[in-house]
Amino acid sequence: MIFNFAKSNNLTKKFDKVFYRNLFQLAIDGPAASGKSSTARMAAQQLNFEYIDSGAMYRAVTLAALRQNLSPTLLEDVSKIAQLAATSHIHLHTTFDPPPLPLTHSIPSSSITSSLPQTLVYLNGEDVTYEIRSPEITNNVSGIASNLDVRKVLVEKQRALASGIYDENQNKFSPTPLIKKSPKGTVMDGRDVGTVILPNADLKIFVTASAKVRATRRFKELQQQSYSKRISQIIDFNKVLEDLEKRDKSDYERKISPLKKANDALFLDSSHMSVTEQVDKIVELVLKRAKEKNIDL
Ligand SMILES: Nc1ncnc2c1ncn2[C@@H]1O[C@H](COP(=O)(O)OP(=O)(O)O)[C@@H](O)[C@H]1O
Ligand SMILES: Nc1ccn([C@@H]2O[C@H](COP(=O)(O)OP(=O)(O)O)[C@@H](O)[C@H]2O)c(=O)n1
Repeated sequence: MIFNFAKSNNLTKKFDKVFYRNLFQLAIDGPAASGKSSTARMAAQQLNFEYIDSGAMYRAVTLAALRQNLSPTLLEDVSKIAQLAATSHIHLHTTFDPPPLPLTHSIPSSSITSSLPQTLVYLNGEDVTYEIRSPEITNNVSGIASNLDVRKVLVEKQRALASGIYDENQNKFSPTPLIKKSPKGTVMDGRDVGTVILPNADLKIFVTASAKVRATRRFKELQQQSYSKRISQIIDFNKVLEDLEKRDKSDYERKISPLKKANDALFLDSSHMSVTEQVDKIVELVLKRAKEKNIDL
C-alpha cells in the first residue's frame, strides 16, 4: 500500500488544529548518545506524556531493508526501501513501570528508582527491540535515513502518531483521532523533530554533549548489554567513538532534514549533567512553558 501523502498531511493538519490544540508537544533533538531518549522517556513518565522514539522507526526500516539485502546506496533499491517503510507495521510501546507518578513540582526524578521506562519496538508484529540496536543497524541507519522517500513516509507517520491519527497496528491513517491513553502531551525525540516533524512544538530542546562523553556513554551501554546477554565481546572504545563521529557527520551534513537546532530550540549541554539532572531540567522547562501558554498539565 502506498500512502497518499497530500491527503494524510491534510488530515494531520486538520486534527492538529481541531483536537490536539491543548496537548503539549515537546520536541527533543540532538546527536547520538546525547541522552535524548532516556531523558525523554523519564520526562514522559513524570509528565504523563506519550513518548515517540522517531529514531527507532528509522532503525526498524533499516532492519527490514537489510533483511531483504537492500542497500541504501543502490539506486534500484532506494524505492524498494521507501516502499518497505510504507508497508511495514512499526509499533512502539513504551512501558512505564511503575505507573506515572502524580505530577507535582516537588517530586524529583531521582525518586524513580525501580525499573526505568523502556520502549519496545515491533516490526510487523515481531519484537525487534534489541535487534535494532545492533552495530550493524547503527552503522547503516544514517544511509537509510538520508533517503528522501523514506523520510516522507516516516515523517507522515510520526506526525500522525503525535496527533493520534495513525493506527500502528493497522498501518493506516485514521479519519478520526484514536482513543488511546489519555496523555497530557507528547514527547518525541530524534534529529528533525523541532525542525520538520513538529515545527510548532510547544517546547523544543536540543541536547548535546562532547563526542568523547557521548562515546563513553555508548561504550558503557554496549558493555552492559554484552554483560547482561552473557556475550563475551571485546568492545573497542576508539571504534565506538569513530562510528559515532561518522554517524554525526552523516546526520549533520545530509541534504534532507539534517540534524540541526531549530531557531527556537533551547540548547542543553548534558556533558556534565546526570540523567536525573537532565530530566529535572526538562520537566522544569515544560512546566514553565505550559504555564506561560496556559496549557493545563
Ligand atoms: N547525563 C548522562 N550521564 C551519563 N549517562 C547518560 C546521560 N544521559 C544518558 N546517559 C546514558 O547514555 C546512553 C545513551 O543515552 P540515550 O538516552 O540512549 O541517548 P540518545 O537517545 O541521545 O542516543 C544510555 O546508556 C544512557 O543511560
Ligand atoms: N528524527 C530522526 C531520528 C533518527 N534519524 C536517523 O536515525 C538514526 C538513529 O536514531 P536514534 O535516535 O535511534 O540514534 P541514537 O541517538 O539513539 O544513537 C540517526 O543516526 C539518524 O540518522 C533521523 O534521521 N531522524
